Amino acid sequence: MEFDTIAAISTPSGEGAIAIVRLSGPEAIPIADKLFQAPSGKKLAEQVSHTIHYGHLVDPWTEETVEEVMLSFMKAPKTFTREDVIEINCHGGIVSVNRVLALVLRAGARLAEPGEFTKRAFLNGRIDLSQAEAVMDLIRAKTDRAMDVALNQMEGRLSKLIGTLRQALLESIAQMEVNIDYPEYDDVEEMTRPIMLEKSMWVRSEIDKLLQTSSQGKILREGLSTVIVGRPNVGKSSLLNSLVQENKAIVTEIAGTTRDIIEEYVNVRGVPLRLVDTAGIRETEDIVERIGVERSRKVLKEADLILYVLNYSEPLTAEDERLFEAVKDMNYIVVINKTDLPQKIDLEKVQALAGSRLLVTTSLIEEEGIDQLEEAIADLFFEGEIEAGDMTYVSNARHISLLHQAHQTISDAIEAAEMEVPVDMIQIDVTRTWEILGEIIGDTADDGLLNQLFSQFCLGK
Ligand SMILES: Nc1nc2c(c(=O)[nH]1)N(C=O)[C@@H](CNc1ccc(C(=O)N[C@@H](CCC(=O)O)C(=O)O)cc1)CN2
Ligand SMILES: Nc1nc2c(ncn2[C@@H]2O[C@H](COP(=O)(O)OP(=O)(O)OP(=O)(O)O)[C@@H](O)[C@H]2O)c(=O)[nH]1
Ligand SMILES: [Mg+2]
Repeated sequence: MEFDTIAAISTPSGEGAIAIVRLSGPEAIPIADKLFQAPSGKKLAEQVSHTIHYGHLVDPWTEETVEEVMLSFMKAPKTFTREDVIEINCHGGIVSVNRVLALVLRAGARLAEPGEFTKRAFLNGRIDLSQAEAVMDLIRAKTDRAMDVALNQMEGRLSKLIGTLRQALLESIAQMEVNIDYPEYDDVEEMTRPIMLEKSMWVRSEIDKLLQTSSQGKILREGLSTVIVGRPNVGKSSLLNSLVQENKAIVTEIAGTTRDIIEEYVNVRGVPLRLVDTAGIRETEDIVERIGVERSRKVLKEADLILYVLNYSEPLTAEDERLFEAVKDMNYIVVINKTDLPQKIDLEKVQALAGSRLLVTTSLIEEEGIDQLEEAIADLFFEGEIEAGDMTYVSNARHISLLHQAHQTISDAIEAAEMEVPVDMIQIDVTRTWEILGEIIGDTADDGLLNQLFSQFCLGK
């Protein structure tokens, strides 16, 4: 496929040592040759591919020197996009890099859309859709483990597995085709059902395995949704601040300080937490606070993990006990805060209410107990856990949803085969499964989907 030539700044905006303007497409080399002057006077077109060159960018219209650069010269097809690629390494100032971009645009390149370089790598067949999505996940990864999951997917392990499943489905579709073409041979029909059933069951069990990794995978990618709850004034906002090591949430001695949900992203010993501070839960006449309390109850239901904060220096209240009831089927850790004050809470009673759940005591004012809490969170998360690097995790919501759909259609096929439904009917479900799995790797993706997915990328990627 032949495209136009695109250009973009591929490094973050702001001051830095070096910034890169990247070009890709059939005119990348002629455009660079229009602007670039090496001390030797040699044109890039005469150079060996995959070499880097020192020189100056000169505005061909004014003959003024624009920048001193290093220029990487990479001829297709062994490049990121499989097209000719030029990377101009300029000085990392905002003005410098924008000047260079303006110059290459004037010389004939078009400004790339977000994700367009990666989109070309996909359209030119270097990577499939799930690998392209992994490129974005890699950039957005906030923990080592999240990065390992993305890298694994980028290397194409998920793609390879999906390919194998689709191959098995294709073989069973072919077998059914023979059956449909030669209905007069009964023995063909006899062979077809067991082959089709065996392959479909295998595909379904592999989809099951992948889906089992999805909740962990999704957490690694999006963070464990962790909600801090408790009565007003127990120290919920203080806990958020301690965990993020910054004063993000307002802390005061006034009960009912937090009125709205506050969200922060933290990395606790390799576990990504999407930490949510809530308004203290209590019956209240204050209308604003009441809305806050309602919201707290709502986010509570969607939490992967709850940090339930109690006050060490006050007796348990009916409100506290009600909250124990509200979280009883959820994953939670009890944090008993303010241990620097005299004890009023009945710890045995708390333990009885919490059952087998972990209790951690803290004094957030004196910065005590945070380590133990972090350890408890990490233990809970890594319990019975597997190394992210060695496994194929499904972490992307789009993939998870498609796998659920594929699971449904292949189950329909299996059920139909067991019920002696005519083979051509079963074939419809098997074919549909093959198509759905194809959407994961972008084999059967339409333009709208592609545009939507790639537009979520960073500019210059
Ligand atoms: N300067 C720079 N650094 C970068 C990138 C880049 O585009 N430019 N990358 C951008 O993300 C990443 C590296 N990713 C890349 C992936 C594939 C190919 C590539 O040329 N693949 C060819 C040839 C491989 C080979 O030589 O064997 C291919 O797969 O056909 C290049 C970069 C990270 N660092
Ligand atoms: N003595 C003592 N005071 C603490 C401790 N942790 C927090 N506090 C104080 O308790 C008060 C309430 O803390 P917050 O973090 O605002 O409590 P909250 O649970 O977010 O309160 P609401 O947002 O009103 O529900 C503040 O004055 C804190 O400084 C602690 O470990 N010991
Ligand atoms: Mg608060």
